[in-house]
Amino acid sequence: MAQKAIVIGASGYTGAELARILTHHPEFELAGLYVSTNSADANKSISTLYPQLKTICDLPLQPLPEDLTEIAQNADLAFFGTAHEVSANLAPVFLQNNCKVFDLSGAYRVNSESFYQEFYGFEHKHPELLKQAVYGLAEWNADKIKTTDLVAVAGCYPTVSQLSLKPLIEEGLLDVNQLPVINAVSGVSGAGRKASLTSSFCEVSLNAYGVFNHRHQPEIATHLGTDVIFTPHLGNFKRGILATITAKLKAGVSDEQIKRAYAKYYANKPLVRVYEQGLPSIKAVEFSPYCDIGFATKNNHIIIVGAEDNLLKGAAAQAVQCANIRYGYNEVLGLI
Ligand SMILES: NC(=O)C1=CN([C@@H]2O[C@H](COP(=O)(O)OP(=O)(O)OC[C@H]3O[C@@H](n4cnc5c(N)ncnc54)[C@H](OP(=O)(O)O)[C@@H]3O)[C@@H](O)[C@H]2O)C=CC1
Ligand SMILES: CC(=O)N[C@@H](CCC(=O)OP(=O)(O)O)C(=O)O
Repeated sequence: MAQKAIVIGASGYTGAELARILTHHPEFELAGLYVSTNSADANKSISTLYPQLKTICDLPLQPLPEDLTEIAQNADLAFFGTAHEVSANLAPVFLQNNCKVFDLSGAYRVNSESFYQEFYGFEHKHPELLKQAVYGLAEWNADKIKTTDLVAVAGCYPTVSQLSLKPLIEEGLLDVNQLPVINAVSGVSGAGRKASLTSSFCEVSLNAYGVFNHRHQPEIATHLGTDVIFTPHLGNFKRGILATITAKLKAGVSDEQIKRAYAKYYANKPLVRVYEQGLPSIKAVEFSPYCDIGFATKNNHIIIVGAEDNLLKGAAAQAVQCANIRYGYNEVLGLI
């Protein structure tokens, strides 16, 4: 029997991607779409907001009631495409009612109470769940994902950054005395659907932001186990992230060793495509669940270029990939 999946925050960009993926998923049945209690979109069909879903998914966006018990009891798994603090407060009632949680926000990604005050600006009300949450970087944490009921899906920039760097760090190929430098450009959908001045059409250009203080720097450094310099940029396109990462190699490391390192970790990982030649672009990954990686070396330095669709491998597709892993399905089920 199909597992009943619901999406909370379904009117948002990642929520709509989840609705689309789950509609086609052969094992998960999309059993409900939810928005906030007083949402301006309450009771509208999702396809009135996203016409590309017309006839594919026309389910209504139901406002959440105050008591979530019944919704939690009737679902096997819930995806949260909600803001960090909203997700932090939603998780307990779902877990208490035996509903598995796949949270796309940052609410459970780092096991440290003070981290949330410092980088997210709110006090975490459920620190006990931080210990229980598993970081949903699917290619690296499958064993732990298989046994948890709370997956904190990795962030968009952290996913492409870590997938690019981790094999080289694990194999000891980098000279970590020189911090890896990650420069990444994101499309505007990374900021979510809600209108804001910085994401409005006439304001968007190409600019760095969050310099030395973006919350994804500590997320990347924590899970990578090494410090990094991370600078995000906002570009004038809708979706996709391109990360250009510069790092120093240990003396004598060859291209062959680097290729072997990537092959060791990703040869059997269908959603990470490592290029034999050339470098990826956003064009190669937009609207797809892949993270593409290419590299070039010179004078003991490596430049790695990683690309993903922020709404898919950086969010909704990786969330479903984690759910597939949790239920023991092929990790790409419903994704490619
Ligand atoms: N956009 C991206 O590229 C990525 C986003 N993420 C994370 O995923 C989460 C969702 O992002 P995104 O889809 O961009 O966000 P959006 O702003 O596009 O959507 C947010 C959704 O949450 C709903 N919502 C707001 N308040 C509540 C509430 N109290 N209870 C239930 N639903 C609520 C909104 O609907 P309404 O206000 O009408 O209720 C809307 O459906 C965020 O935590 C984000 O950080 C992660 C990786 C990538
Ligand atoms: C372009 C843009 O604004 N991007 C967002 C990151 C995307 C996101 O939602 O962050 P998580 O992956 O942590 O959930 C930002 O910089 O805050």
